[in-house]
Amino acid sequence: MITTITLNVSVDKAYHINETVESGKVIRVATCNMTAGGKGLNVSRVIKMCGEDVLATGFVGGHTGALVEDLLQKDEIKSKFVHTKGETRNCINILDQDNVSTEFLEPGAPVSEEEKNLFIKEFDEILDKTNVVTISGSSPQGLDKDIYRVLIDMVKKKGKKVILDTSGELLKEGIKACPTMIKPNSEEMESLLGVGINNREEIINSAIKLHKSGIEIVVVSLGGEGALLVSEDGIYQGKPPKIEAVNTVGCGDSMVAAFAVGFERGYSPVESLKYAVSVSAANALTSSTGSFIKEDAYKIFEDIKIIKI
Ligand SMILES: Nc1ncnc2c1ncn2[C@@H]1O[C@H](COP(=O)(O)OP(=O)(O)OP(=O)(O)O)[C@@H](O)[C@H]1O
Ligand SMILES: O=P(O)(O)OC[C@@]1(O)O[C@H](CO)[C@@H](O)[C@@H]1O
Repeated sequence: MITTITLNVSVDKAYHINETVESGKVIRVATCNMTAGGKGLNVSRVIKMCGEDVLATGFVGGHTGALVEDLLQKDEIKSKFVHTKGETRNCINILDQDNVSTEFLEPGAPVSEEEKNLFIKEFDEILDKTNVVTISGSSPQGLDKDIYRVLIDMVKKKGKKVILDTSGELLKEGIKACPTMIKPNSEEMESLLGVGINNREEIINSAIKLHKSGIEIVVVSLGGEGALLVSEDGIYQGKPPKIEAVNTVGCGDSMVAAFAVGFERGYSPVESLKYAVSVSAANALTSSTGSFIKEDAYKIFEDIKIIKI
């Protein structure tokens, strides 16, 4: 089983509008898609769509939290959340007439010390039934910046695999525990290493540096250019064919989901790269966040170029 951790759950609303976003204007929404969000719940949905068993964990609270549990149940995704006194947040993604995305991300309601300790206790028990863990996104107020380091240490002590996909201080602290895999984009890697990254060579060198620091697999996501993978098997780029992207929100999460599925199925890093590029590119073809159509992924898979560097 794959377990996903989403400490900062949200109800995501994708607003489709037939104009451009301008401040000071009243904008009527044409259609609205509502999904269980926070990066880790997008990961959970995509893992389920790939056909693997998944358990979603983290914190939920109040009416919005209950709605998230409901949305997951409708998608037949198992969950075991710690219930908080604070209300779960909302995140809004406005997609304009040209599919340009503008996101508003609310902060998460505070998590108390008691709620955190309960999560750690329950997670320790869940780990015994889990092969792969994904940790994604921001953290709510009330948790220390080393929370992911603590969780990764727990996973690694039990000999399981763990993917960390976050940014800023959480990523800086988290990599001290050497997760099995990280998936920064180029900006996240710049902030992590404190260097400017301006070209392909600098992306490759930065990824190699992170791999050498003890992270088994470093995947750098490159948007429409696919992703770069550094592991002990070598350095590879997975390049998707050119597609007409509709909504790229959740592409990074889809990539993490597909790598978790690859770990669960025992794929090699390069096999996982090809699979993950096809699933994440297929996500860009659907308007719903963290979702893909299998036929799209199959078609894209056939046209992916794997380039050895
Ligand atoms: N326009 C696109 N065309 C084809 N594939 C895409 C496109 N955008 C994203 N992808 C696929 O999705 C993956 C992740 O996208 P991206 O690089 O935007 O991730 P990210 O910046 O980490 O995203 P996020 O903010 O969702 O975490 C890419 O590596 C690629 O495989
Ligand atoms: O606050 P987090 O969890 O870091 O990010 C939340 C979020 O922006 O990430 C997802 C896209 O990756 C969206 O579905 C969601 O709204």
